Amino acid sequence: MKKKIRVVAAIIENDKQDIFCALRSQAMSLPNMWEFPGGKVEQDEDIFSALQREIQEEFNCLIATDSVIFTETTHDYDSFTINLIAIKAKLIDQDPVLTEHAQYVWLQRENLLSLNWAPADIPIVEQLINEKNRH
Ligand SMILES: Nc1nc2c([nH]c(=O)n2[C@H]2C[C@H](O)[C@@H](COP(=O)(O)OP(=O)(O)OP(=O)(O)O)O2)c(=O)[nH]1
Repeated sequence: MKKKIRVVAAIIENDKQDIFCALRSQAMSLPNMWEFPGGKVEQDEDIFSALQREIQEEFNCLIATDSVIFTETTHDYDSFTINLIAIKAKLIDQDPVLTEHAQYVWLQRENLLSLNWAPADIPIVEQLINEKNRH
């Protein structure tokens, strides 16, 4: 059976309703693909603490997370299956600093599909775009 991993990802939105998108570097798995930053949930760790820890490690900044899951998807890659849990968040104070990723951009929802997203993220991107259309 394929390995199953549980990953949390932050949908960070600023005051202009731009969404934070991060580009995985050459050195990372799924290189040169865009993602909502985050990482694997460790054993005995809750998803919200895992997300705060990952953003601190990857961008040197603190986030405040929603207390509910925005959406959750499962995707089959060739070598593993991912359970991807997306949670909305806001930056607290500091600007993000790149420590692992190649780049980041803030994009309006309608421009999100211009990026080359990790395949598991596509349903999340679509849900974000549809969410905006409802208002
Ligand atoms: N963080 C994140 N990972 C994603 C997303 N979409 C997606 O397919 N992935 C994949 C890429 C990786 O294979 C895996 C997450 O692993 P990672 O390498 O970022 O997490 P980590 O920091 O805990 O990993 P590691 O240090 O143990 O290698 O999930 C996403 O939106 N955010």
